[in-house]
Amino acid sequence: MLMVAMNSLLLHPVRPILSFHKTRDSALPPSHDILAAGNLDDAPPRLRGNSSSTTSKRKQDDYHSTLKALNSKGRFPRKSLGQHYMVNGSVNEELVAAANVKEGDFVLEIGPGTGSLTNALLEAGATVLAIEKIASVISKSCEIDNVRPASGSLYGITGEGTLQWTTICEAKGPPEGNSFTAKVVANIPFNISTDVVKQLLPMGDIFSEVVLLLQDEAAQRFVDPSLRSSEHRPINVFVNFYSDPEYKLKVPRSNFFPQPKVDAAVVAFKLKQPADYPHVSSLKSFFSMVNSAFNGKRKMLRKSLHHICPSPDIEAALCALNLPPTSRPEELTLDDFVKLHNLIVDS
Ligand SMILES: C[S@@+](CC[C@H](N)C(=O)[O-])C[C@H]1O[C@@H](n2cnc3c(N)ncnc32)[C@H](O)[C@@H]1O
Repeated sequence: MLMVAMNSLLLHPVRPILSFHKTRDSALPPSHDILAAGNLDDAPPRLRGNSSSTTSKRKQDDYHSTLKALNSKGRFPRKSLGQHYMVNGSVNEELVAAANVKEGDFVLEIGPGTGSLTNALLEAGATVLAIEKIASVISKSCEIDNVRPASGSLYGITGEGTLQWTTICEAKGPPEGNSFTAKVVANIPFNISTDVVKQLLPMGDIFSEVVLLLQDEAAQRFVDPSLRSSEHRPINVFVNFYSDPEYKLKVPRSNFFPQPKVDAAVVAFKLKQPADYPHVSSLKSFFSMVNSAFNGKRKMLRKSLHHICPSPDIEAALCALNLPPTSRPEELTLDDFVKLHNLIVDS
């Protein structure tokens, strides 16, 4: 049977934490058992075609099961919560494959919604801890067998608090030796992607991979910032400090219901273990220096960082790194920033 842990949190009672386990004696309802029930006014787009009739049927079923789940709740997707549901099962499979999810893995899913990605994760053999802001959208297609309390230490995945290690421990059970790593796979609302990235990437001691379906433009920005362009920002230094990001594939907007105004993309962030982070004496002072450097967008570093040390010392440090004394922040790589920090802050 599927095991589900549901928690009413102390401060945010509408935020359930669900932990799904697939066991041998019970399979998920096969998607073709779910009847079509699409009478929502806002008709979704046609799914992208595929030559295989089986795949095409499965895609239709993903579309129908999502509509059915929404209809059974009498709910329309809420734009403010980024509720654009995935109606193409192949994309869910791509997300699962990008994280290399296999039997026995423990996966955190943010925003399970109607549960189509949750089902794909379970089919791959994972145990899933699913955090959903709106309990009422969760699909009935996932059988609820057991209700288990969790601690009240999780206030929310974004904005409102911090995802606590203890919460994941409680859901996952005790560590097995040193291999206590989990993965994150999620189709998150586009408007919380930066918050989610900022919160999860420094958790390399917990998560080995974070695979997210993001707005395409944000995905490209996270993964491929061109030096010397206005796209190079502190978030790129942050992403590369904590992870090796990879842009996996573009997901056209037609694969969602309702259709968003923009395309999406799958990004896999392979998290670095803390021991592999670039060496800086203080994370706080490093990221504070990076933020200051970018604060004066067009300013040269010798000006924007002169509150840290005198301009001539910054010029000397840049020269020692074979960089022009007139360097601007968008011209420095992560490695340059680390070396600059260590020269001007630590010496
Ligand atoms: C883009 S939909 C994806 C739903 C489903 N995973 C899918 O692929 O069809 C995002 C989901 O995240 C939920 N959500 C929005 N804000 C959230 C938050 N701060 N924490 C957790 N879930 C959130 C929404 O209610 C919605 O179910």
